[in-house]
Amino acid sequence: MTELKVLEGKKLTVIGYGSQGHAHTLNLKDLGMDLTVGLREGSKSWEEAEKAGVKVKKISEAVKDADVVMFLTPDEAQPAVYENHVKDNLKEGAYLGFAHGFNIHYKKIVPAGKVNVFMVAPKGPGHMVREIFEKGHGVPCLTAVYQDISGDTKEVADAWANGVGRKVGIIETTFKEETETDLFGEQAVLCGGVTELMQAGFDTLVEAGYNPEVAYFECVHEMKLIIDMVYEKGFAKMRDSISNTAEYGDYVTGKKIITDKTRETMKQVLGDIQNGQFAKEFIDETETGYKFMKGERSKYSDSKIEEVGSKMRQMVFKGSAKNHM
Ligand SMILES: NC(=O)C1=CN([C@@H]2O[C@H](COP(=O)(O)OP(=O)(O)OC[C@H]3O[C@@H](n4cnc5c(N)ncnc54)[C@H](OP(=O)(O)O)[C@@H]3O)[C@@H](O)[C@H]2O)C=CC1
Ligand SMILES: CC[C@](O)(C(C)=O)C(=O)O
Ligand SMILES: [Mg+2]
Ligand SMILES: [Mg+2]
Repeated sequence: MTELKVLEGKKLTVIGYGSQGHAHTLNLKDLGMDLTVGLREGSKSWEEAEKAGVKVKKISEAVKDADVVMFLTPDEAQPAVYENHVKDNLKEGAYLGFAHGFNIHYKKIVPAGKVNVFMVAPKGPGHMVREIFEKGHGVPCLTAVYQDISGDTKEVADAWANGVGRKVGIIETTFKEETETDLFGEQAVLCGGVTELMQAGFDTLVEAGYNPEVAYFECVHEMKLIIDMVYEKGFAKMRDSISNTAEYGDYVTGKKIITDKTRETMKQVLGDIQNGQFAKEFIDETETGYKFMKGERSKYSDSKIEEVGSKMRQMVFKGSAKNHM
């Protein structure tokens, strides 16, 4: 893969071996790159990385002498990790990479002037970035350059993206655009929007007295099959495959569910992302020890929809439920 040449002979470090960290590391390793992972000593991910045959060092040691450092700890952990282990160990002219622009865009990390700063943001969850790569395909990536003192930071970002995403496609963006669109997408559509939609559909059917297993298949399980068609062929082909009855109901009812009020709310959500209010609220939440998030997690893990889903997955996957994590 000629596009990877710019990384050859460079010392590559990935900080973190979680969802994105394991995917970037293993995909590039499979392509022959020499990587070191920087982690906290004695952690679970240290053990996992070593088991996968990856070189592991303490973060400060892994950053020292590295030419390219990809920063893949959770966003909220990055400022302290940068301050305590990264900043003073980055060599002059090193390339510091991110998979999301949060800390640079909201100025929670102000990188030293002596380093290059870039982003490679795969447009997919880390476990899928790895699984799709292993099947010989790739996930597209957004790339951006924030600081370019060496004059070739774009080439480094493109090479990293081509490796992690197997050259399926790169779109150039900015830290601002990636940060704001990524936060909006995950909150309003991909995660928050979709799960609330499925939950509301499930609850409506169950409250009306229908069998929860039927409700689950209708409002959750079949979502993947419909979305797979949109993913592979677009809205029109999906609508071509469903019945005319479904297509008519789609046009008529979709707009009753996603109303002008919903679109207005989407604009407000985007506004709070743009003006930094969401970032502030998220950081405040992490400082409480994730009080609200822990409550939500336990509420959902004890919910009817998850209980029924677990049973349905046992049936569909014959006791060997798919588990990416
Ligand atoms: N998750 C995803 O699919 C996507 C994530 N991103 C971005 O990628 C970045 C990484 O996110 P993600 O992969 O979800 O992160 P994870 O939560 O999966 O990262 C976990 C890894 O970070 C380490 N880590 C956690 N806290 C600390 C700390 N305080 N000090 C040192 N190491 C720590 C963990 O080590 P330990 O075992 O020691 O806890 C573990 O190796 C973020 O910027 C995110 O926005 C972008 C696209 C998609
Ligand atoms: C959709 C959530 C995401 O933005 C992602 C997997 O792309 C994330 O932050 O995890
Ligand atoms: Mg994303
Ligand atoms: Mg995101």
